[in-house]
This record gives sequence, C-alpha cells and structure tokens, in this order.
Amino acid sequence: MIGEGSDVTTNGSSPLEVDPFEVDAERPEAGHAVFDQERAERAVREFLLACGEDPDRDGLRETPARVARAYRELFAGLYCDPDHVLDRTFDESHEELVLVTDIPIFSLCEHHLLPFHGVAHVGYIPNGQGKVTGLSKLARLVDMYAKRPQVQERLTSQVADALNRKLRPRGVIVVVEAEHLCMSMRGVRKPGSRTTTSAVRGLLQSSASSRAEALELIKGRR
Ligand SMILES: Nc1nc2c(ncn2[C@@H]2O[C@H](COP(=O)(O)OP(=O)(O)OP(=O)(O)O)[C@@H](O)[C@H]2O)c(=O)[nH]1
Ligand SMILES: [Zn+2]
Repeated sequence: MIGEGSDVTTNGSSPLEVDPFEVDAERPEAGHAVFDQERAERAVREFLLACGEDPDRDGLRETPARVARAYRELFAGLYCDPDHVLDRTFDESHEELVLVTDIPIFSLCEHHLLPFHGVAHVGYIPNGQGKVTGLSKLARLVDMYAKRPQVQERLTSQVADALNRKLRPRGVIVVVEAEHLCMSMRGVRKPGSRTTTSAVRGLLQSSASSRAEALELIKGRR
C-alpha cells in the first residue's frame, strides 16, 4: 500500500497554458529571462536568408513576427518561476498517493529545437501536514518546465525536484513518455519510437514496493 490507507488516483486533464505576463506581473522580483521580440524577428529573418529563402516574398513577409510570437509562447517557461505555481497549498491531512496521469506535454529538444511530445504522469504522497496542492498545479508545473529548450531527463527531474522542494512530500514520482521529432522526421528517422524517463524521490525511491505500486497504477491506468 502506498502511503497510509488506500490509494487515491485522479486522472489528469489538459494543462492550462502558461501566461508569462501574468506571472511576471505577480513576481517582478523573480529576475527571470525576458523575451526580445524584435531581436527574435531579426534572427528569424536572418535564418530564412541563410536557408536561401526570400523573407520579403509575400508568403514569408509576416513569418519572422509570427515565429517570434510562437517561440515566445513555446518558451513561456523561461519567463516565470515554476515554484510560484506551488505557493498555494491546502490544509488537507491526506497521506496517500495523489497521481495525475496522462498530462499532455509539448516541449522542444535543446539540441535541435524540434518538438518532443507525449504525456507526463505525476504523483506524490503528501506529508499529512497541510501541504496538498491543487491538481491543476501539477499540470501547470509540468507545462512550465516543458516550455523551455529541454532534454527529457531534465524535464522529468525538474518536476520531481520542484514538488519535493515546495511540498516536502513523503514521496514523488514523475514519469514522462515522449516521441522526439528529431528522431522521427530527420536524423535516425525512427517515427513511433518513444522514450520513457522517470524520477522518484523519498519513499517512492527508497521503498521498492511503493514504487512498484505507483508504476503499476501508471501502467494500468486505462
Ligand atoms: N538524452 C537525450 N538526448 C536527446 C534528447 N533530445 C534529443 N536528444 C539527442 O541528442 C543527440 C544529439 O546528438 P548529436 O550527435 O550532437 O547531434 P546530431 O548529429 O544531430 O545527432 P542525430 O540526431 O543522431 O543525427 C541525438 O542523439 C538526439 O537523439 C533528450 O531529451 N535526451
Ligand atoms: Zn533533438
């Protein structure tokens, strides 16, 4: 049995989009990165030229501005403090597993800036001292770490470490399953291959039976 008593499993829903400006306004002291729209536009225009394209032709005229806006959104996690998402906790004396599965993720691999996408499963065992977070915050946390230039291993452990740091839970488990388009549409060209990464902390690391039970719930979720 994971934690004390029976398991509690909650199925995940789509994560909400991060609004970097909303977070910025709340935490101007956080000192995180700022997106330079004009510089990004110039860089995209230069890149199109380097690729042998004509950025002034009709179809491409608006593209640098569009691409810059798109990447501002795709990298929204750079412009906010993910820990902030876990600031609000509920006074709930639950001491059993809380597991949100199938949180959709879209990230960009930092090697090729091509997408990797799939699902994340995030679980934790609260410490029973009022440190329970809202379920949507788990999905928001994943989103904030996904919306950066990433590698899948780091995304996985960053989510686990943030939960561990902020909630001081008895245990944490994060599993990410994703397809990397840099392996599908170019390079080794293996569409459909999926990479699974996991990060476990606390009881879910030290107790093989607790970990096995959490993994079983993730595996048999449908
Ligand atoms: N460990 C890890 N590797 C990744 C991730 N995303 C992409 N990669 C890998 O990063 C590696 C970069 O390898 P390099 O040899 O430097 O680059 P490359 O010549 O473009 O490599 P190929 O993709 O094999 O053509 C590739 O093996 C990718 O599959 C990730 O999230 N984690
Ligand atoms: Zn890549």
